[in-house]
Amino acid sequence: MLPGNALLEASLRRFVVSRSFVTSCRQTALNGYRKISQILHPLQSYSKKGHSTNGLQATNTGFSSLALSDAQRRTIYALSTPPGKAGVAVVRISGPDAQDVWRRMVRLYNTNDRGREPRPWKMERCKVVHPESGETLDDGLAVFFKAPRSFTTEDVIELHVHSGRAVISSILSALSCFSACRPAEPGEFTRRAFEGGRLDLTQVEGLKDLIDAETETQRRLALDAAGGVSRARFEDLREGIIKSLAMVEAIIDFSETEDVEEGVFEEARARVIQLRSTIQRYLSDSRRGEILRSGIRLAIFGPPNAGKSSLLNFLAQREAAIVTSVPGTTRDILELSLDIGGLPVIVADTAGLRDTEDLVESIGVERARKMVLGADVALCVLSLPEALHRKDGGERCLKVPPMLEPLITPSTFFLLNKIDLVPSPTDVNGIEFNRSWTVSLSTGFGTKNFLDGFARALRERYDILQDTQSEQPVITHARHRVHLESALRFLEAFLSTAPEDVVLGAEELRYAARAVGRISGAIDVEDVLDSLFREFCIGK
Ligand SMILES: Nc1nc2c(ncn2[C@@H]2O[C@H](COP(=O)(O)OP(=O)(O)OP(=O)(O)O)[C@@H](O)[C@H]2O)c(=O)[nH]1
Ligand SMILES: [K+]
Ligand SMILES: [Mg+2]
Repeated sequence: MLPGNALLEASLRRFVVSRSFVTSCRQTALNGYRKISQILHPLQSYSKKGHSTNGLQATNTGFSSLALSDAQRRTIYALSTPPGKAGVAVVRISGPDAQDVWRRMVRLYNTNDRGREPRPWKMERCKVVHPESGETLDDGLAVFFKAPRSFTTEDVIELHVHSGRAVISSILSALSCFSACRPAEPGEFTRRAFEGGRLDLTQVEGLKDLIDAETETQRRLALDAAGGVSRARFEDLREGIIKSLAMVEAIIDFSETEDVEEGVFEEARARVIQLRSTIQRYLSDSRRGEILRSGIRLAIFGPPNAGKSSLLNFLAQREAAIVTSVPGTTRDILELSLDIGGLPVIVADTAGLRDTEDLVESIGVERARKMVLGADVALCVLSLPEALHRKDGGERCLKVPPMLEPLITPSTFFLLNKIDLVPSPTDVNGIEFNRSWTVSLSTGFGTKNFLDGFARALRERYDILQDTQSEQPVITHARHRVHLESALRFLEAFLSTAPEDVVLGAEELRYAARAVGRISGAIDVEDVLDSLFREFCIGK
């Protein structure tokens, strides 16, 4: 906010505080309010000037919100596949001069076809030639995507050539001969797709997550986001808020001169109450979307020598951690990103928990404790037969060392290791419960059962994509949560304003719509409002 904003806001509040004053000077107040709110929201007036065609506008999301001038909007080109030796490389060219590149660099195989315009969305066999010398650079395929039905919404050409260092560099240097073309900046094709309204920010994020996806669940979550599932959810929300805003604006603008239907304010309130509960539902997702995207953080903990590092190695299927018979072998935290049953899990092996005089080990113990407290999932490894305890009645139960007790919660999982050391397997009968498994990591006994059961338990907790009961998480990035929380605050503020303070109430809704809009990059409330307003039924 500008330094003077607090002052302006205070004077705005004083301006509208008296109902009678507002009534007598409604029009003046409204004009004043409109002027003030324009000063308060430089973004709003800015975004009206933005060049984008569908109201989408970049904000604080990594994209610069400055629109490119036409002079800057040149044709761009880049290698779109990883550099290096491979069968195929794709060079992408996007912008107003893409067709000129085709004319001068693509020579179709069929001589009858020479000189004709490219057929859009059709792969064509061709030679790629130098635009000046006419020398053949490679033999390949070319495809022309006609604007706006292309990734960037501009004319796009893809040259599919052989992926070799010399081939690629000869093509890129040939492209540099076009004065209208320049190399693309990182992410610029996607940026143009966003600016052209082809993708919103959640789709851009989804696309990036899809490229980064390492597990099945991540792939599906990202594919949905890239395909516009999140976009639609957030857009619905934003439109709902803007509809309520339109109602409140109608009260401000027309109640003096025309009949505004009875109960319009009440209806707006009712809608906002619904929207509030939708946002609350989205927010109470136990952060599943974010956790799935970044990986479930699993902490393996337990007393020394229980077999924690042996477990990490078993999960990783390699000797990642040092395993010895010396208690206190692991000191620092060792983390690995693994795929457990299709879920992304960041597994942390930690130091065995015990009181120790050793300075280094005690630091490790402290780190272990913090890791367990901060993890999404905690798995406690105990070794048999020590972990067994006979109750007075002779019944067997689990014994957890006192030092571990503060870290155990109702959702802690248990792995009872070293069953091979239990003389009679019947000794462990009855000590397993639904969050514990009995194994021997040395002999492999029970490990498959454990892995299946543990993966199932994780899926039950996190993989809502398989679970038709619960809703798929809408929030996959921390910034979604931040903007939704802020929208929720503005909706609350609207609900607590009195019906007389419609001007302030409208302002809260405007803020709320803008907060949700920041998620997708669509912050221009006014455009949508104008079109809604035209349809809005005023009077009887
Ligand atoms: N008999 C038997 N020994 C095991 C089993 N699993 C692990 N061990 C042994 O137990 C010892 C300790 O294993 P680690 O994996 O280093 O245990 P840890 O919990 O990581 O120990 P710290 O890092 O020292 O806390 C090693 O000698 C392992 O070979 C098992 O199922 N049965
Ligand atoms: K050990
Ligand atoms: Mg260890």
